[in-house]
Amino acid sequence: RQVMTETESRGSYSKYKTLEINSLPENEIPSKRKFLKVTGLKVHKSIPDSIIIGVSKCGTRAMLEYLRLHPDVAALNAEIGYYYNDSMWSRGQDWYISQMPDSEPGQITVVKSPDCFQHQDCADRIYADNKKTKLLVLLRDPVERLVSQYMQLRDKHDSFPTFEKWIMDDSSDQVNIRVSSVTVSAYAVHLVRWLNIFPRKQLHITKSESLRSDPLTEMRSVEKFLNITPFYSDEDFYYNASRGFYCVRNRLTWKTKCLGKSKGREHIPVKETILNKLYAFYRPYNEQLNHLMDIALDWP
Ligand SMILES: Nc1ncnc2c1ncn2[C@@H]1O[C@H](COP(=O)(O)OS(=O)(=O)O)[C@@H](OP(=O)(O)O)[C@H]1O
Repeated sequence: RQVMTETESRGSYSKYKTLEINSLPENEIPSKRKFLKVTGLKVHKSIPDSIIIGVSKCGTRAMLEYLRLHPDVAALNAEIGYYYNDSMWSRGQDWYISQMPDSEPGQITVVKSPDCFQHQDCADRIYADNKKTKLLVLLRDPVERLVSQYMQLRDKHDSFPTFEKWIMDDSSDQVNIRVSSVTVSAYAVHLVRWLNIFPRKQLHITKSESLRSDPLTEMRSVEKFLNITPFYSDEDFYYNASRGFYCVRNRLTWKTKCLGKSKGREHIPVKETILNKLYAFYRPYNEQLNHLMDIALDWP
């Protein structure tokens, strides 16, 4: 298998000559670290150039995995709540930078911190650290997102209430806005805060549904926004029918990877009356979102 040539992939591996991976024993497939050693490129750590700020349960892990394929990206796998967790924030910027992955000259540093989206302090703090930060935002049908969050919470906590009990206010029979997960899906409320601090051109919106159905188109749009080398091709993604998602294939090692079982949980069926109430609740926020971001979102 000839998997990579200089012209196919500019960026971090650009000094690589064509590799005949089949001719190498498995343990000789070059890791990035070995590659750096060989080429003598200097690595460094830096404050993120781009942050996936949310929204949780909207495909943020999938986007990070897709970004990790890109040779111009150094992506942090772990999620660090530095910008919204006060005790982490108090450790200071040097500590945060020390947590970042090594990046080579020409690479950008990308992290994912999906709970930032709804936290008051995040936008201010990110701006204070790096006012040029490019913000990646994924948005999903608000009700689907809420159900996804419910499935996760129910998995984590014993005797979690039923969905209906969780999101409905018993006394008023209205959607319970005291449940924070309910308000997270009112995206416009939070985006207004981000737009008070960051210029619109520093925010890139991806519809989760589109990332799921057509990762190539969406990731090409993301690489353009990040101003990195055009890289993605249909070789990088393949549809895994049993998972029901696109998984990734590394062009250098030819290894494939799908996300773990905690992504793509089966959703519980929700009663139509409850669904109608939820969609009615989110509709004004969705309309506000369309105006605010000048994008067409076709949720019910
Ligand atoms: N390629 C691929 N593989 C697996 N899952 C995918 C993919 N693309 C999008 N998704 C959707 O991502 C949803 C989880 O979102 P997040 O990764 O943002 O969740 S988290 O906030 O980090 O917990 C997860 O939501 P649920 O299906 O509700 O579990 C998936 O629908």
